[in-house]
Amino acid sequence: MNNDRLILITNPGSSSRKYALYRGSNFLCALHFEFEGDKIVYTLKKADGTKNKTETKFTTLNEVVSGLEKILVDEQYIGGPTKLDAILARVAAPGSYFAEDHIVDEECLAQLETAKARAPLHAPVIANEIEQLKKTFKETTVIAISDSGFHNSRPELMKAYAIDTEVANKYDIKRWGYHGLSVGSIARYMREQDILEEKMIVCHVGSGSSITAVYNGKSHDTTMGYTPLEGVMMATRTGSMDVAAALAIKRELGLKTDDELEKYLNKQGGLLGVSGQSDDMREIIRLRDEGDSRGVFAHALYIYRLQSAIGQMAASLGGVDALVFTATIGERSDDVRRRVVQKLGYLGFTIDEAKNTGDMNERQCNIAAVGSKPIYVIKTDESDEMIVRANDLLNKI
Ligand SMILES: Nc1ncnc2c1ncn2[C@@H]1O[C@H](COP(=O)(O)OP(=O)(O)O)[C@@H](O)[C@H]1O
Ligand SMILES: CC(=O)OP(=O)(O)O
Ligand SMILES: [Mg+2]
Repeated sequence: MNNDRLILITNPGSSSRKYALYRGSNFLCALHFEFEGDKIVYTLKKADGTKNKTETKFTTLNEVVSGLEKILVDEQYIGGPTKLDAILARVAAPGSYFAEDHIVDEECLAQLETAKARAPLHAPVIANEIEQLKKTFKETTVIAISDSGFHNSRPELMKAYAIDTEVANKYDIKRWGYHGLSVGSIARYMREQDILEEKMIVCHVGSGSSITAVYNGKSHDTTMGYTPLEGVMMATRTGSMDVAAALAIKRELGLKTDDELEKYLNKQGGLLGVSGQSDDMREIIRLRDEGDSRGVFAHALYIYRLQSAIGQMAASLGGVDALVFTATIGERSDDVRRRVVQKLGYLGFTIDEAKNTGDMNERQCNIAAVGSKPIYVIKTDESDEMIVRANDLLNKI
């Protein structure tokens, strides 16, 4: 890796905007924009590990990208209009094209345009990020890094729907899987730390959530499918449901188009739909503690879906040696970890409550009780994984 290159990373999520700046493979800083109540705040993480939180005047996450350059100048990471050497963008979109990484060119932009209708929560956001960043940092090469690529190692069985094989192949209707950069970063870190187990279940629990079975450091199976809608219950996504039930929603609510239905399932379901009040796990826990009946039910359903998916992945692997929690809820919420693991005694997992604290200073900790198989809480590092993955393409520009 050429260590002189200044590289900006954009990793838009369904409830956040995450950016990072690297000099070659050296981390300079990360910016994590998220809602706190109705305010958007950002946490700046510096290379020495220190963190600062700042309140912003942004009212929507889509505005953040246009204010990014000024924040990087104010925080003294760049000195004004800057020539970056590359921008890396995390792309979560279905299709074999997006199961690989690409230098963004006309074809890639056209593919993204098509993907907008297929993955309404992610593709339009990343398309907007790329468009805005190309305007701000003119003539910078953008590289689209696939969020599915890590899952290419899965056996064909785990990629397939039970549909006509010719249709599946002709139209690319497969279970692509997502959160590959996150789970890939966890597997690489565990290998480096010499704590990688043969059969692991990695629970990426954030605004979007998925459970991945990892066999010898490679993806073996995962709960997300053609789009990031399949699988467990999420902040605003329903997760898996019967297509006939989805079509009943379309009929009963008088939704006019398939697009409206897809948006409904992606944005009006999950914690938000079931509680009727909030998509934020912090708020759901508060509602549950107050005894709000829909809050109680939303929390219980969320936990049940995670427990079921962990059982499904254990079956897929034929056993499990270690459990990992990652992503914002997995890393920050001792409550969610406690409730999920409460039912996993049958797989050999018990939490040591004294170790299951909310705030982690280290990247990794093992919260398992004596006699339990390891239960790790590990901070995900999608940016670092993007830098590693982009190396070959970076050498071509
Ligand atoms: N301390 C906390 N406890 C529980 N949930 C939290 C906490 N802090 C943030 N969250 C939740 O984390 C979610 C964001 O997760 P994240 O993985 O960053 O999502 P994304 O990348 O999809 O934007 C939000 O839905 C928010 O409700
Ligand atoms: C793919 C996906 O669901 O991403 P996120 O969790 O960041 O929304
Ligand atoms: Mg995310």
